[in-house]
Amino acid sequence: MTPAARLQSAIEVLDEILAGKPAEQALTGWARRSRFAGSKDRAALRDHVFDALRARRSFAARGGAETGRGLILGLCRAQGLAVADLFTGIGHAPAPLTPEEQAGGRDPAPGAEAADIPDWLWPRFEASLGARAEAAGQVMQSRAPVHLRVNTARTDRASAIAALAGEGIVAQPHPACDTALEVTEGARGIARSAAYLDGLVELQDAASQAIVAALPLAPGMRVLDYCAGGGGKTLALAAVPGIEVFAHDAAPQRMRDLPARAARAGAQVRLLDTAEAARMAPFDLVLADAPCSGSGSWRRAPAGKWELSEEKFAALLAVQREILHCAAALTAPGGVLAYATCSMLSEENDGAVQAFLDTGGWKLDDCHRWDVLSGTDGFFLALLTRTHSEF
Ligand SMILES: C[S@@+](CC[C@H](N)C(=O)[O-])C[C@H]1O[C@@H](n2cnc3c(N)ncnc32)[C@H](O)[C@@H]1O
Repeated sequence: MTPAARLQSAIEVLDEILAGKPAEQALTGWARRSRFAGSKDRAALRDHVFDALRARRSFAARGGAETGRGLILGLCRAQGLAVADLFTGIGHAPAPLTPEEQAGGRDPAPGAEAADIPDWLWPRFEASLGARAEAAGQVMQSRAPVHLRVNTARTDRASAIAALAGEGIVAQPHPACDTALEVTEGARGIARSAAYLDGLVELQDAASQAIVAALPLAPGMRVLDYCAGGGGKTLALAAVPGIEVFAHDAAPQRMRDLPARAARAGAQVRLLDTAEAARMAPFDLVLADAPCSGSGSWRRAPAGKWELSEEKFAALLAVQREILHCAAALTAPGGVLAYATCSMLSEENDGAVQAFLDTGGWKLDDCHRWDVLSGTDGFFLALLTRTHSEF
């Protein structure tokens, strides 16, 4: 496919997404209908579509319309591409610009539009990030870096880098924590690489790894990952020597791949349902990696940014409170309750922790935060302990 034909396909896929189809479904549907397309075409199309979804507001401003065509025109203008050479109507290229399209489009307005944040959320985003808000929004207009976690139960960082290099994947240490690598070349080959298939490395954001590295773990501890989901943090926990790791999720089907992933990593993890978690309590450390807006990972999942509403946000705050109370009840006297989110929004972080502390009986020992300006996803971690010993 020509570069222009890929843009036209992106226009069509974006129109489906704007009409309500999930992005992955729209991309898979296109691939099925387009047997002529090669892997490079599919990858380029995916990049165009996700680039446009990350910067949907600012590209719509530049392109003059919030349609597939408007977004792709905005993308071309934002990236300084020669629009007249691409929108030719020749072959499968997008149709030439109309006079209105040529005259339309403008630079995005400073603030929410330039930062690609919904208007209702902008005051919260600014209140949370202060002077860094617009820059943080703009960082999230670009693709997230690819990070790997070195499975230290299987190898060390230098050996993992060498194994990846042997398969054409260039990676270097990331400063967020000792297990983290940033892939600088060959990222598309990771899932097929022996290093990945043999469990030497896992795909995981560096700050997500840093959360586990910041937990006060010691040999002999029984640790519960209360909101385990797909098990990214569970597996990082399971690589820590000498601790016993349990995984729980209110939606157990989310943990369905965890046993296979644990086997690949050579890790021991015991899955618990809610009744079993209560029976097996108390745990020395309970990690509550709560559902949240995902504002720290909108580069990876940009649809979440546009789907979030004030009502959904309020509902998330309520779930976070409930989870803190449930997880607290499973934490041993003298144990640690670790509350985490992949959000940079204060209400879900400091706000949720403060509301919990206000109920009494707990104190905040430590707090860590990572934002997208430091080269990772945005994350928050609070470490809490009881101020009294009854359980
Ligand atoms: C942020 S995700 C977890 C991500 C996971 N820890 C990781 O690192 O891959 C939050 C998870 O919390 C789960 N969840 C939602 N409500 C819950 C509840 N009341 N109790 C426990 N888990 C809950 C969701 O099903 C979801 O899998």
